[in-house]
Amino acid sequence: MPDIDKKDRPVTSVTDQEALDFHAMGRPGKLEINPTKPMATQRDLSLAYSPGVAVPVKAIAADPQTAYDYTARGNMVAVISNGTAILGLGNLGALASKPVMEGKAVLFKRFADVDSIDLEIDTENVDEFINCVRFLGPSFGGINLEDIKAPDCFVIESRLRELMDIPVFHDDQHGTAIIAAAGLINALELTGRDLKTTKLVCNGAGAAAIACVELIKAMGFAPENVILCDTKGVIYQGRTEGMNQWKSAHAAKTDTRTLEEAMKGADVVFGLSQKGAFSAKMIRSMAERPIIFAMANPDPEITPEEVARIRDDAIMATGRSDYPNQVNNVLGFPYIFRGALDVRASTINDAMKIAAVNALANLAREDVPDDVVAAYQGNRPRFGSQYIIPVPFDPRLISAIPVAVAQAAIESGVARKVITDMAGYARELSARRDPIASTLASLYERVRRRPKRIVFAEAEEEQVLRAAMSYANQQLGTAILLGREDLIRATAERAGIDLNRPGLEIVNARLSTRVEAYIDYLYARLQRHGYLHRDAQRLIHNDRNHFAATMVALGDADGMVTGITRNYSTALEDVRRCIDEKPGHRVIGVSLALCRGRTVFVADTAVHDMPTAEELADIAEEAAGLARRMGYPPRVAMLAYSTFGHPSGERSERVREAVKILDKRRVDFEYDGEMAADVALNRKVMEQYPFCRLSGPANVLVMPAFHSASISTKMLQELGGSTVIGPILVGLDKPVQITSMGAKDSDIVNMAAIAAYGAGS
Ligand SMILES: NC(=O)C1=CN([C@@H]2O[C@H](COP(=O)(O)OP(=O)(O)OC[C@H]3O[C@@H](n4cnc5c(N)ncnc54)[C@H](OP(=O)(O)O)[C@@H]3O)[C@@H](O)[C@H]2O)C=CC1
Ligand SMILES: CC(=O)C(=O)O
Ligand SMILES: [Mg+2]
Repeated sequence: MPDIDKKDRPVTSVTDQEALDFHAMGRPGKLEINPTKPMATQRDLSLAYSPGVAVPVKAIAADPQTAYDYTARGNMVAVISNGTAILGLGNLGALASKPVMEGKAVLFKRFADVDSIDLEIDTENVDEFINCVRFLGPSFGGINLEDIKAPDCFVIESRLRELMDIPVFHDDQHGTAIIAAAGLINALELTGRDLKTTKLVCNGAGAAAIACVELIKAMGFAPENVILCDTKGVIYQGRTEGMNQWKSAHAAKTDTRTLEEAMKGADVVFGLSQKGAFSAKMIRSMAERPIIFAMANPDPEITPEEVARIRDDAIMATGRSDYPNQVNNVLGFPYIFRGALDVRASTINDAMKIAAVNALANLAREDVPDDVVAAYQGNRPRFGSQYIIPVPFDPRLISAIPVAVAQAAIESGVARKVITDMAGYARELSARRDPIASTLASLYERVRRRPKRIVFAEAEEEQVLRAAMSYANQQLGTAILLGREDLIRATAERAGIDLNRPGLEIVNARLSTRVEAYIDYLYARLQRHGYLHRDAQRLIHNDRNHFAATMVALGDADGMVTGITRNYSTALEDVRRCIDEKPGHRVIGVSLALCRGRTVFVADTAVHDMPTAEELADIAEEAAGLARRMGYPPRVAMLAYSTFGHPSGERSERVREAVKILDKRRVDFEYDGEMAADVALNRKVMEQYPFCRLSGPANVLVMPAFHSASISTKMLQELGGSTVIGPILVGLDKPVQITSMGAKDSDIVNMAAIAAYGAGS
């Protein structure tokens, strides 16, 4: 019997409180709207608003297609619901559906750079709902209907498809069907089955189930081999109870009446019904090498562990991200709309859906290239029973699926814009993705596989406690809370944090049995630097950073995170009294700036004030090393205010010298300089220097001095809308990370995970 190893078991990754805090943090909710044009001057106003705006108005009135050129319509999708079937939670109303709809909107942006807005319509009346949506066409390039109960969803979608000339797509129907069909094609291939003769039972006859059955029949499944069941059992020809026209269309000619009878000898079973609907007996009765997709959310019809106890020849998929083979519509809707929008499709037709199915199925059969391995937690999955479908963070999805969808739209005559250079289009699509989320996800996953003990040195602070709890909840390891126990408990109580859970450990420096060993260690290190024994005593007794760093130095913890109550350089000095740099390395700080789908590593943002040429070369090596470890092939630009000698100056001279040092060291990454930031980051500007050795825009920026590094990253954050992670400390002999003062709990968890990763995950 196969083992479901630890990684395959579900983890409870967040608590209810964390989920509420996440949604309430900063600006409530998950979305905001940003202008794409400057609104700074009188001229901007005259262009964007009156009188300039009248010109595109007239152009659109004369030719409606120009709305795609002059407005945001072409990249804008509305996520629309009335909240009558929110996930598996039932009819909780329009307002309660808003978090899910905002979530879908941000997934559109995150995965496919589609701008999206949620619209919750407060009616259960089908005609009212249709009337509300049908007039919104001018605002959007597409409509994604979500979480509307069956059978209303069928009526709503088909009427809106007739009434509107933009794609209207009910995600719970077709998104689910596309992903399930892709997984099924691969499972059939792996088990050597022909779809024309395969027997499939689908439990559930609602939105998702009906769409799945329709799609697989369109792909070639024989109608007589497909049996649909609902709460009343098999949907057979002649049944009258609990029927509707959509169920009737799939009523089977069969003598079976119960799910149990139907599943006997079945090759495939789809669960789109409810938790626990499949029994061990049913699974045991299926054909050899059965294909079981238990897709009910959040809990499947049967779990992979239960199936593994019953038989060892099944291919198993669920709708969840914490088991292998996740069949979930997030793999579809962002990319399907991306392709449809890019050719200004009037609809999403069957040809486009089948193209998406095949693109997704084919992707799982391809070798996973090096730059994609990060999305698979550093493993290179092989097409097989545990890998029939790519994961949502697979960066290849953004180019593979939209290209196939757009091509199918063109060929089936629903595209209003033709793309001729599909290879160029695929390259543009790849540039749209933001790789950092997959990088962080993979980093977290690696830590989860080898959990680490991380000291949270400022555990009396509320956001540190929240971060520690999240660290433990995400099964990243043990969070050691350093501080006075009574104060930690008081803070926890005030904040409503429950400390009585596994994965949290309180250490009170004053009561620790390790105090003497720590003092001896510190005294031995500092005695020739002007410190007396009692100074070491005082530092260990009274200072959390020294205590925590010594814990790490002596192996009582794997890593440490600090920084919210003390400024960066002071915290770093504290740590360096206890921990040396790694032999042959230099301690530097690297910040990750993430902006509009680009990730750049900026160094040194923490340690060297005015680096020498030699130090700049070291910084380049350390930063390139970090970029590579995080999955980015480094392209290092040695920055200055000048480019390749013009204008000249002392600082630029030093940067040029650093490049020569790197030449001598024969380092194994791309680098060049000195160059200005626009040359480094803008392909067109770089092309003016055809001799430049970088193969593309730089992703590692070595700053000429600390002040420029610090100023530029802070400006990126404040003015450029970038997310900045770090500075991440590299080059220390033990993993320590220092947050900025007042950092949020989510930043602290990231830094703790980065420390844990540095401890050898
Ligand atoms: N993995 C994924 O990406 C997705 C998964 N789903 C999951 O699919 C399920 C159904 O969703 P959806 O189609 O939108 O919901 P609907 O409400 O439209 O349909 C639910 C269907 O399931 C049937 N059903 C419920 N309980 C049972 C049972 N114990 N045995 C047999 N049939 C049952 C209902 O039967 P009756 O008609 O008799 O009431 C109905 O036909 C949910 O669990 C949902 O989480 C949905 C979308 C995406
Ligand atoms: C995944 C999804 O869309 C749902 O469960 O409704
Ligand atoms: Mg849904």
